[in-house]
Amino acid sequence: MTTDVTAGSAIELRGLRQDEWDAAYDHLLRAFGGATESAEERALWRELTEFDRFLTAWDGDEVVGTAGAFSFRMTMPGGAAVPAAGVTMVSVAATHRRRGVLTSMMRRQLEDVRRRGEPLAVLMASEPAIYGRFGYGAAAFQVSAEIDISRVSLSVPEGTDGVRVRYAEPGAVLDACERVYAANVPRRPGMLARHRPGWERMGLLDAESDRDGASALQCVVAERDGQVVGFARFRTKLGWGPSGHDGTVLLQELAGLDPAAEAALWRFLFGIDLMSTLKVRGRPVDEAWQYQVSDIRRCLPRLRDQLYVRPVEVGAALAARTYQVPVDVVLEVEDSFCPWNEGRWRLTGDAKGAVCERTRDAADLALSVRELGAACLGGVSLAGLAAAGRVRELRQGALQEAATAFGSTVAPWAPHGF
Ligand SMILES: CC(=O)SCCNC(=O)CCNC(=O)[C@H](O)C(C)(C)COP(=O)(O)OP(=O)(O)OC[C@H]1O[C@@H](n2cnc3c(N)ncnc32)[C@H](O)[C@@H]1OP(=O)(O)O
Repeated sequence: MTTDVTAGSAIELRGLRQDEWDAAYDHLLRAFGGATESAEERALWRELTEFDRFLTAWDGDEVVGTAGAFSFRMTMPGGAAVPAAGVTMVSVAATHRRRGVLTSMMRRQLEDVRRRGEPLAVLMASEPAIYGRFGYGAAAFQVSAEIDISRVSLSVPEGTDGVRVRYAEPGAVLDACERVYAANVPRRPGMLARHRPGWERMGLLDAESDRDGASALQCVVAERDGQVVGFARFRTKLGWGPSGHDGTVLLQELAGLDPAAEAALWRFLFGIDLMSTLKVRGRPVDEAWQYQVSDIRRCLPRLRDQLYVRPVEVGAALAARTYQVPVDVVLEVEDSFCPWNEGRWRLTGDAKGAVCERTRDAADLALSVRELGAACLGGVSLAGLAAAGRVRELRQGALQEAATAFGSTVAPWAPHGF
């Protein structure tokens, strides 16, 4: 237990005991603007909580701050699954804000992540302005859309007709859906392995209070030769306008083992009778449906920041991925929040693997750890960051070399919130 003195009061930072969980969670919900959730969801978050890495801030006997972490394994470019702390449930009481409580918790948490040997910390931010100062860079983006399925058609790839789509009770096909999920984990940077029980049930939560007039959760599976090769979970909301039906399909989750399996599911969603809009949230920016629609403008796509990445050990983080083309660059890294990362690192790598070690050689590129976090999943270009003035090229040609090597043919994306 340590006491961190912030302006005006002594705030104690410590772990969370099991019997304190409800108080901490109530505080968290209030800090998030009085959010409510079902008893089932609350119980699931409790089950998923890793108490030995849930940090709380106390003012006397009052919880005034929380910051948890999940022990994830996240896919890097090249397919390796790397330990990553999934930072979660971050909050400070409105009565104690802007006194440095979050800063103290972030510092303590990153030291703990380092001690555990996790090269990366990742999070989804409630507001983009919060985490850059702690070295988190926006590494993955997501697309949401409202597709006018009464006007937009979908052209599907060869093989789609060989996939059968059938309704299933969501719980009854959970294991088959999880196998599809697991098979997709190594295929995309940012994917999170579900190696701890509980996460798979997050997709089945279906409290009536959360439906907002929509149907109960529905599920279809895509099958080929009797094997489940994909699934979609969604709701429907019936509506009637002056010219007739005006229903909405609300997609929650969709995954398939191959392009035909996914196309069969999208074609199904586009074709449900009495529905005129398909709303999708948080999809990968390079997902195939965007190139299969007849009119992308009538899909109203919107881009948003999704996964923030913080290299906690720069050397281990950059060595945990592969590079599209051979690369040999010296990076001058600025990291005032985690000073053990500061200084020069030589990165040598190619499509098979990489080494990243300290060096005294002259630097080729200079950047802060936040930019490194943004670029390390291959979805944000070092060249784009340089154009924004956030990466400096110190050796001519180094930017082109590094930016090409850092890219990824598959856009990074995290499959679920946490
Ligand atoms: C992964 C997740 O869980 S994301 C969820 C984050 N939580 C929420 O959004 C819940 C509502 N908000 C809160 O609980 C709090 O306002 C927090 C946690 C965002 C910030 O906590 P605080 O203790 O006030 O932060 P702290 O005092 O350490 O601020 C550190 C710096 O960040 C800045 N900052 C803090 N919050 C914000 C914000 N929302 N937007 C912009 N800047 C911010 C502060 O101004 C301060 O800047 P300075 O160092 O230049 O003075």
